[in-house]
Amino acid sequence: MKGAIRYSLYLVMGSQDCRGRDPVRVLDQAIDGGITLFQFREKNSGLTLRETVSLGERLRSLCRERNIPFIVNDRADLALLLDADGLHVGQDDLPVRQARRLIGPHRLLGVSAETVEEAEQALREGADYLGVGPIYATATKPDAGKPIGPGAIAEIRQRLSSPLPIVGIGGIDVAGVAEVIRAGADGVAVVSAIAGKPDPRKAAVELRQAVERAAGAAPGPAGFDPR
Ligand SMILES: Cc1ncc(COP(=O)(O)OP(=O)(O)O)c(N)n1
Ligand SMILES: Cc1nc(C(=O)O)sc1CCOP(=O)(O)O
Ligand SMILES: [Mg+2]
Repeated sequence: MKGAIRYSLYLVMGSQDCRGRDPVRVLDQAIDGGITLFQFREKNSGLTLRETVSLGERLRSLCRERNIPFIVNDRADLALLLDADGLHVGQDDLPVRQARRLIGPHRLLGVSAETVEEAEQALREGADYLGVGPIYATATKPDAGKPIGPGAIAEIRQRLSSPLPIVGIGGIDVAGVAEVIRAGADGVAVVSAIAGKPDPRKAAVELRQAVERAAGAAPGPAGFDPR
């Protein structure tokens, strides 16, 4: 599984991000639009843990049907229960080594990093990819720090002692994609730029095109096949 991961367009989402719509429907549309990876991030939504498990099961089974890797945010117990493809932890979550011990060697482990030092430690302790942010200002995560800009990606990319996939996150929309990819990211992770839009499929198509174009691989909108 790990080798097959495509980081181009990573949707991070929970029910709190979907403007009252069914998250399963929003995810289905986003998959139609070309997302390549999904993270279930249920935060301050008011769902009970039981409801979270139940929503997670529905999202997980859609990802399985559509062949999209399914990552769980923060909780190793939920990741294991849902037989997720991976777990994402931040600097205040389960320590990376312990998270790795819990999920085993085969599931993907994503780690948030803002600095080269955090990235280097994540690498040492078993991370498979880095989420670097907040790149731009974001209203989605009130406890995110000040924007660190695409330059932080370039610095981590250049100084990390061995290469790891990097996704930029935080305030990224179509207009911000090119800078993030050109700074050296393998992809962009977004919440509101897809889940908050009236047409999540169209939003995903436009983001995916922007990523491919910036990476120099776009066949152009007319011939673009998001899957
Ligand atoms: C891909 C990706 N990158 C970063 C984060 C942020 O994780 P964290 O700092 O633990 O914050 P929360 O998401 O838990 O609020 C992420 N979730 N995904
Ligand atoms: C979940 C998350 N993590 C961040 C980080 O900086 O680590 S910023 C963020 C929220 C991203 O939402 P949006 O795409 O709507 O700005
Ligand atoms: Mg976290």
